[in-house]
Amino acid sequence: MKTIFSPKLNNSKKGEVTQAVKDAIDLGYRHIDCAHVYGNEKEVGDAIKAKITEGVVRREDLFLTSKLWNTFHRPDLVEVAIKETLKNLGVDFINLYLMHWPVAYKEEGELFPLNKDGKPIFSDVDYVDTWKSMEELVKKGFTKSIGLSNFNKRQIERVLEIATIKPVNNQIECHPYLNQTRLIDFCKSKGIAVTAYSPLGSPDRPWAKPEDPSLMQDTKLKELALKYKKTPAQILLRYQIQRNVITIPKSVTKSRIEENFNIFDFELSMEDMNYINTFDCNGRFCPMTASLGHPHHPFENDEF
Ligand SMILES: NC(=O)C1=CN([C@@H]2O[C@H](COP(=O)(O)OP(=O)(O)OC[C@H]3O[C@@H](n4cnc5c(N)ncnc54)[C@H](OP(=O)(O)O)[C@@H]3O)[C@@H](O)[C@H]2O)C=CC1
Ligand SMILES: O=C1CO[C@H](CO)[C@@H](O)[C@@H]1O
Repeated sequence: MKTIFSPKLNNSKKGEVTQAVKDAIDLGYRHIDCAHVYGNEKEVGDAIKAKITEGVVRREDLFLTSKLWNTFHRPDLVEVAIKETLKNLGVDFINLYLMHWPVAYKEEGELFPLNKDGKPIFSDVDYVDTWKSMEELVKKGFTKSIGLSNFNKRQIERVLEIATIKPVNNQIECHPYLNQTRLIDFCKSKGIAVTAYSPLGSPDRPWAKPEDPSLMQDTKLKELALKYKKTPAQILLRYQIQRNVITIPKSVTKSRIEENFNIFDFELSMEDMNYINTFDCNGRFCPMTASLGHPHHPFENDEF
């Protein structure tokens, strides 16, 4: 499952994201996962504003997450970054702010500063220094809590060593091909909740190759879907919920947004949960290959 780095992240059409967030809120979703780098926080904010104005939800009903991008790791840029996110989302505070990756890129300018070989230009800011600055955001009320994303065990330990405000969450790629059992167990032992991203295997990732395996087309998974009279997507999401892992499926299709919410009326047996755990093949759909060589690359030198 080889991959390439692609700055083309927001592949939704104009207006699609606003509509999807409106549909999701109408259907009962309350947790919205955002990031500055997705380039659509304004569109998400428009949907939130509309639904609050309509009286469908209040701000306090929503759990808004966003993420500090790699070009804003320098301590003096952290507050600049969250203020931009708050402005785009149209809110005074968010509930959770994550450091998107442990790797820092050259500050300011392009979100993907590239050298002449098309490789990201790294910065030597250490994520522990960034973390100290993120703690200030909690003290100033810009975010209720702070956390990590794409951090490995050793990197989490380094943050815990210096933290006065502990990370509450680590958002990581997680699905049956990469079930992350060891990292989840470690996070749980430290009181850190885990969020599973790309829970459906991220079929619309811009760097997908035709020869890559498709998680939702997996024969064993499809058999389970038939057995439970559910869809493969619903089995994948239910799997995470039952192991106490938060999950954030992406869809801009109303019928799928609804389908992905309808997972609270059935239960996978313990035997089937264990069976799904056997699908693991260290299959990473989001390996950040182009940042290989960065001293803080999370997947290059550590097993988990
Ligand atoms: N912290 C990080 O570094 C990362 C975080 N994330 C977060 O995780 C979220 C989800 O991950 P993502 O990589 O998008 O991948 P997902 O695994 O959520 O897959 C999304 C894809 O699955 C399709 N899909 C959704 N529901 C269904 C369904 N019921 N049946 C069939 N197809 C379906 C969507 O299509 P369509 O939209 O056309 O309906 C889209 O193509 C992201 O939106 C982002 O918030 C993702 C990657 C990295
Ligand atoms: O959330 C994300 C979506 O994909 C990007 C490309 O690798 C990632 O950088 C990012 O973590």
